[in-house]
Amino acid sequence: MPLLQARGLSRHYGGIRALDDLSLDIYRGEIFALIGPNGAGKTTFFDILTGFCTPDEGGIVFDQVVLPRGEPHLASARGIARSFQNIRLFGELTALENVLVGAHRRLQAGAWDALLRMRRTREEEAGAAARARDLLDYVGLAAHAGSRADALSYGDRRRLEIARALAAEPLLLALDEPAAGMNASETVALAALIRRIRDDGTTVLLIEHDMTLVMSLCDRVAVLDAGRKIAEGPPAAVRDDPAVIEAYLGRGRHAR
Ligand SMILES: Nc1ncnc2c1ncn2[C@@H]1O[C@H](COP(=O)(O)OP(=O)(O)OP(=O)(O)O)[C@@H](O)[C@H]1O
Repeated sequence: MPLLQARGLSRHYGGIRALDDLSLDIYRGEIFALIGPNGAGKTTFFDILTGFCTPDEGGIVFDQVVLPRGEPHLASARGIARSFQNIRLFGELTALENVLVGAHRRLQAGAWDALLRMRRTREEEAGAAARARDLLDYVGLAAHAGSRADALSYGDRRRLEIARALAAEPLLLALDEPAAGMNASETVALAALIRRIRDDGTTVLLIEHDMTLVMSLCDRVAVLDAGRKIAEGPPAAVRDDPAVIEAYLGRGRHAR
């Protein structure tokens, strides 16, 4: 059974069909990419998946449970973590603190415990801080634990976003254009990190415009155009699909 089953998702904005009857499956342990020209509906799918947007029709079954619509905290509680196209970090907080914010969902001690500084809370806080340091190390930012997020390089901020998302220990990590703005060597390092995340047991979904990265990294790809899925399969097959070539090039649009 797939980890994620999207069925018949549609979303309109006025006369625009941002998503039009989209169905797709994502299996455990794969790196799945959603690609397509600008305005194809990729971010709308991410927003529906993570509860930031409600579909007009259709729904998503995730880990055998129907996802509640329009409830970001519930999507996160069910095991979906995301990064954003425009990086969303707390710039004035340190890298470590940003990861701790991401770990919030994992902290079990209640408000009273926190207020009374009971032992369990202190133990959880210490555990969370140790885990946050491990995650910074995992994404290659151990040396920057105490640096303010807004002082980090662009590539490092993108890696910090991934560490923060991983802190929630998701079943599915959804990355919205993780390589955007990265140089070639940062992109190579990112690909290695994403592969490692998958190999360590987290399923990865990404929206990506960098076709070299998609072709080298992903197990399966779905292509959207004007809200509809026009192709799905292994990267090489999708790349050679005439409908995909037409969507990217036929109307004067170009893959970045
Ligand atoms: N909040 C909104 N209000 C009005 N129209 C919207 C809104 N969000 C998305 N759209 C429209 O829906 C369509 C799909 O947008 P979406 O952002 O999902 O595409 P995308 O594939 O992620 O594009 P890009 O690659 O440029 O990020 C576009 O035509 C967009 O203008």
